[in-house]
Amino acid sequence: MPSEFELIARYFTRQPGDDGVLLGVGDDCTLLQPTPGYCLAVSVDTSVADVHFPGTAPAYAIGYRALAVSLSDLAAMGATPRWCLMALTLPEAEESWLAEFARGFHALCDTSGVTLAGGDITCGDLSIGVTVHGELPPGMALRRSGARAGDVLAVTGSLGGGHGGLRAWQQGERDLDDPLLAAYLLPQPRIEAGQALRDLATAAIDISDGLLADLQHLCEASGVGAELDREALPLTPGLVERLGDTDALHAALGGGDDYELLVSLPPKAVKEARRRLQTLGVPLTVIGKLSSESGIRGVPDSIPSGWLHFHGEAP
Ligand SMILES: Nc1ncnc2c1ncn2[C@@H]1O[C@H](COP(=O)(O)OP(=O)(O)OP(=O)(O)O)[C@@H](O)[C@H]1O
Ligand SMILES: Cc1ncc(C[n+]2csc(CCOP(=O)(O)O)c2C)c(N)n1
Ligand SMILES: [Mg+2]
Repeated sequence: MPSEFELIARYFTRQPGDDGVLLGVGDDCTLLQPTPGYCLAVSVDTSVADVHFPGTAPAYAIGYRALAVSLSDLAAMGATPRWCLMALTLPEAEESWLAEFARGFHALCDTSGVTLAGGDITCGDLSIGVTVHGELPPGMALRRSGARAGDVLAVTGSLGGGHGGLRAWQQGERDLDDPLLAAYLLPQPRIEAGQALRDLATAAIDISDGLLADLQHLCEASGVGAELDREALPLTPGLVERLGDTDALHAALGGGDDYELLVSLPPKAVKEARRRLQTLGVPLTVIGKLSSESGIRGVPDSIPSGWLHFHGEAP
């Protein structure tokens, strides 16, 4: 049985690069060199087996997803990802599982320009905490609090696929080529989209808890209300066929697990925002508008608003 130090050396240590890591894996702390004059954006997310992902999911997807959900928070602020730390708790040191887990994690590190600069390994029930560090020019962060009455609401990508994929998994689907299962287990954090919208959007949030729940956070932070256009919601292709009309709408509004960005934009900025995201291959759909009247209108009251830990709420 390999020791934790052997595991770190084998799976979580990579060649030093020109990445601002002054001291990486191997000492009590990691030393990082941020770009002079830039602001650091830092966030942590924990992924727990059978809470956030099925414990028996492919190890590649578990590694990939654990980083993706943290990067989604950097995307929501418009930050450029630089570094991450991983706190890994494992029931056993099974090498074939770890090799696949590390392959998934490093694959997303490579495509998102992130260096794994340190972490922690312990033995226990499977969970992965990933801290990410990104950079922003001062004053450029996209916050939840900047939305104004009169702004339009827009969302990247499509809605409901994450929850549709969870349901598909529960019904026995195991093929990661299934678009719904991929949306759930291999979500694509909207990093470039967040950066592209930095000087256009007035506010942004990622909608991991569900569109309604996270819209509520944005509205409360900005002191506005929202009118949603239910017909405009971009449901993930195949969702209605899998879940039926009612559950598909519930999945899109309250299912969660969609790592898309919800943004507010002045109406005159929509065209340019669409153009920029189109060059990235990311659709941007206007789904409503903001007003000074508090509350969220345009959707049935009966819809569960989103995931709550300690309640386990889902449609
Ligand atoms: N244990 C904690 N100690 C201090 N601050 C916390 C703690 N847990 C959460 N927060 C803060 O509360 C706010 C909301 O946290 P939450 O984890 O819901 O973030 P989120 O971005 O809304 O969700 P997600 O990470 O799923 O995107 C964040 O600013 C976070 O930093
Ligand atoms: C196996 C399994 N069961 C249920 C869910 C649904 N779920 C769990 S946590 C969460 C919100 C985001 O979490 P957090 O707020 O901690 O970032 C959602 C929608 C899932 N993903 N996997
Ligand atoms: Mg978030």
